[in-house]
Amino acid sequence: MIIGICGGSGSGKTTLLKRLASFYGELHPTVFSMDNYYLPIDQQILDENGHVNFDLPTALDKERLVADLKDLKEGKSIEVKEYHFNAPPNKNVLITLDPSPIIIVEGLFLFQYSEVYQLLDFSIFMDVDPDVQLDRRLYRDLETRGYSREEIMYQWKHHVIPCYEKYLKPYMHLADFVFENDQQADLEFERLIHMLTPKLLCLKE
Ligand SMILES: Nc1ncnc2c1ncn2[C@@H]1O[C@H](COP(=O)(O)OP(=O)(O)OP(=O)(O)O)[C@@H](O)[C@H]1O
Ligand SMILES: O=C(CO)[C@H](O)[C@H](O)COP(=O)(O)O
Repeated sequence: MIIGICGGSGSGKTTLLKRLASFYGELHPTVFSMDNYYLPIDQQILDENGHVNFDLPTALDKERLVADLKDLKEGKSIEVKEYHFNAPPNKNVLITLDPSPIIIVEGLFLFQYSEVYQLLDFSIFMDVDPDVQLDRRLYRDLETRGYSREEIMYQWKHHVIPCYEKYLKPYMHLADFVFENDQQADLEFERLIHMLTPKLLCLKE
């Protein structure tokens, strides 16, 4: 069974993925991020001011992602290069992911890539106030990516928000579960578990 977690930058996709993986730890879920499929920087599209736009569906190797998901679903192991922002390609570690009854994947375009969406057995969309998302992104990029506030705001205004409006929001209605990731996150998690667990128990039988 493939569970896909989609949502804007800083909406809490990775946090939910880890929480689900831990909750269903007994089933040893296979977990991974769509970010591992970012194409090399020299293949990225530049905007009108010469800045790379990482928020376009063309920024990732969609075909490879589809092929890998199909392989996992068929019970085959896959090899992926773990993505670390700004790390030179040769520094990205190659990891082997083994199949399991539950595969959990998170990423921006899981719904927009129709071939990926069709492979999902259960789909989740993280919904959060954009101001909260921006706060989280500011914190992440100032602390761990070394961007200036101006650079972060430029990306937010010119790439992140327009691409969210075009490539994510229109697909939100496709979700089996919309996760309101605000102060009520614990209650939402309980609601989600309530819906998911019966489906997962079928896999154990
Ligand atoms: N319900 C929540 N309440 C408070 N903070 C949260 C909540 N969910 C996630 N966060 C925090 O928000 C930040 C972004 O979350 P997370 O990394 O899961 O998002 P993401 O959608 O995977 O985006 P990114 O890829 O930018 O990390 C993290 O610092 C995380 O701890
Ligand atoms: O920063 C990026 C890639 O590294 C992109 O701008 C994208 O918005 C990131 O999305 P997420 O925060 O969900 O990884």
